[in-house]
Amino acid sequence: MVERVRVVRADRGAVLVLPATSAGDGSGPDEGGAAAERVPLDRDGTLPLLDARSHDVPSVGDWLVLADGHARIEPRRTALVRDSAGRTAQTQTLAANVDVVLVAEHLDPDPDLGRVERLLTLAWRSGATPVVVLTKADLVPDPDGMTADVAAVALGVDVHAVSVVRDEGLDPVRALLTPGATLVVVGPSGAGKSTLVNALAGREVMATGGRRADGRGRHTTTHRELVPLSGGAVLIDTPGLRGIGLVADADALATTFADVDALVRSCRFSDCTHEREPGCAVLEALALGDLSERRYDSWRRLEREAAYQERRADARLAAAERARWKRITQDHRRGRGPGAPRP
Ligand SMILES: Nc1nc2c(ncn2[C@@H]2O[C@H](COP(=O)(O)OP(=O)(O)OP(=O)(O)O)[C@@H](O)[C@H]2O)c(=O)[nH]1
Ligand SMILES: [Zn+2]
Repeated sequence: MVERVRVVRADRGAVLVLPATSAGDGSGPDEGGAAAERVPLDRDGTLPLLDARSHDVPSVGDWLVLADGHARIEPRRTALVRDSAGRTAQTQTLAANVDVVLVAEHLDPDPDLGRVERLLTLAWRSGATPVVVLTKADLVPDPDGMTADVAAVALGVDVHAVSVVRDEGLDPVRALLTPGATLVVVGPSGAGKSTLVNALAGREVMATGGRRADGRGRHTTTHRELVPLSGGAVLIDTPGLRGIGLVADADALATTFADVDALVRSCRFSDCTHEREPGCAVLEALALGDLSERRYDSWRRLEREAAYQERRADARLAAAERARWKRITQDHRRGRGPGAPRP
């Protein structure tokens, strides 16, 4: 028998899965109360039933196919990936098979434009469509002006200001919850992600933080969790992302910084470093005030980070390749490898 299930939560020791019909595949009416099933994981975090050669670790949003005592992770359509801090650790998949990444940022305290740019790059890289949601609009006198400021750095991205306490501005976000759609909410701790998820779900599904004087939350959410909604969409709430590592991707950077990318293309030298060259269109735009110092710095920082991450990924790849050859050579000596001498 073949069963298709979706990962609701992936803890260290187990994954919680839901059958397809209640996990937002849009294929059936939502029964709302379908119980999640717990599948324990092996010590290395892999599914015990999984094809032994596969070392994929299931992530929230993954589709698993369970058939004849085997579990297989379906290829991910999209994946929100972060660079894990450790030197040896690989990248970490935050959410799989996501259609829309809601980048949540608070209006009070002031939104951090650099963080929005960073999360947008992460979102573009995932393959999903980013949408910015500016929360706590009720706490500021001019939410529209602030929204315009954020929209100016979120090129080609819809930006919505919302107030959950006043139930204002949520309709365009609700419109994204189409049957079968998967949305993930990312943003800093205290941005109001869980509050937003509860408002969109129409019920208290995630615990939210108490108010603090500085407007920040207290890291209330501690795990990622997929929440099936009654309309057939699913929402994934994530804990506040702190110092989120960018995963290198020049395309995603060029999309987030489409304005800078257009300038780069018209620099006189194709290998322009945009630091001192004559005919550098980026420096010219800076001098004319067409490009702000802030955005220029933000772009440079993310570029450097992406380049560093890419080099590190290459080093990991090279190490993995060396390890593979070492194994093959050892197997060969033990007479197990292909082409090994007959005993
Ligand atoms: N005034 C106002 N407060 C809000 C709004 N949305 C959220 N808050 C408050 O902001 C605080 C943080 O909200 P949470 O939803 O817990 O934030 P979070 O982003 O999930 O935080 P973590 O779980 O730590 O990542 C809570 O006290 C909320 O009540 C809003 O629209 N207006
Ligand atoms: Zn240049």
